[in-house]
Amino acid sequence: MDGPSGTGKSSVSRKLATRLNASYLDTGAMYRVATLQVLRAGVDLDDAEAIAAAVADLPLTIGTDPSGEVVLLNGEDVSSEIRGGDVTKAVSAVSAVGPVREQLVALQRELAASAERIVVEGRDIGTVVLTNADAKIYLTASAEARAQRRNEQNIAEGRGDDYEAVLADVERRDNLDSTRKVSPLRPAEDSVTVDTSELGIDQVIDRLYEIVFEQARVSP
Ligand SMILES: Nc1ncnc2c1ncn2[C@@H]1O[C@H](COP(=O)(O)OP(=O)(O)OP(=O)(O)O)[C@@H](O)[C@H]1O
Ligand SMILES: Nc1ccn([C@@H]2O[C@H](COP(=O)(O)O)[C@@H](O)[C@H]2O)c(=O)n1
Repeated sequence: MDGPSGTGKSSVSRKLATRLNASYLDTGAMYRVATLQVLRAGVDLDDAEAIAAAVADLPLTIGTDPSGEVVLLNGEDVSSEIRGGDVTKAVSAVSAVGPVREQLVALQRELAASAERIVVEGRDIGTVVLTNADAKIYLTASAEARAQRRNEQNIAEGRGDDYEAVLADVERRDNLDSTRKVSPLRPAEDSVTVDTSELGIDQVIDRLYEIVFEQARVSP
């Protein structure tokens, strides 16, 4: 499953995986951990070589159980820190660096290959990482709907209320992720696009469940 930020990929992938009795992989979390490592190393975000060097042999552990998030950097639980503003601002610069992507894509393929069934979400899963996936979905929604959802989430989690700033960040990240040279965000040619702007989470999951079985031609 691919799509821009805030379309609901993480929320619905996790629940879809549970319904499918499948594993779940959040590849965005992996790029966020790489970014935290870069920020902690104090590297200049315009220096692609230094970013690649800081991320080489990243000591990352990521879980694939949809019922709980495990994200460790060198054994430290960073699941909360990677969602913070500093990482979110910097992540598109780090994820645009080729060697960073090569390392993380290799790990994503390993994790997918070791699972019997898995829902993997990100930006380039259908186009690059798992081109032979049984089912490919491109989840989208208007920038306004996505910013509204993310702002509500921020309020609920005590991160403040600033719709305009959230909208600007959503649009900035969309632009960087879809215009980068390496593996830009775009729908795979053989994906089904689902616009979630007017759908509730449960409606989205029902629709995705149907699509998975239509595309994969397997039974539940
Ligand atoms: N269909 C929906 N209707 C209303 N709210 C939704 C819907 N889908 C997701 N949300 C809410 O929107 C917010 C963003 O969802 P989520 O984190 O799953 O998006 P995402 O695509 O994984 O974003 P990112 O790529 O930035 O991690 C969450 O608070 C989630 O509960
Ligand atoms: N397959 C992917 C997944 C993510 N990215 C980059 O990581 C950023 C954070 O992703 P979230 O899903 O956690 O918001 C995202 O903005 C991309 O820059 C990626 O490049 N490829």
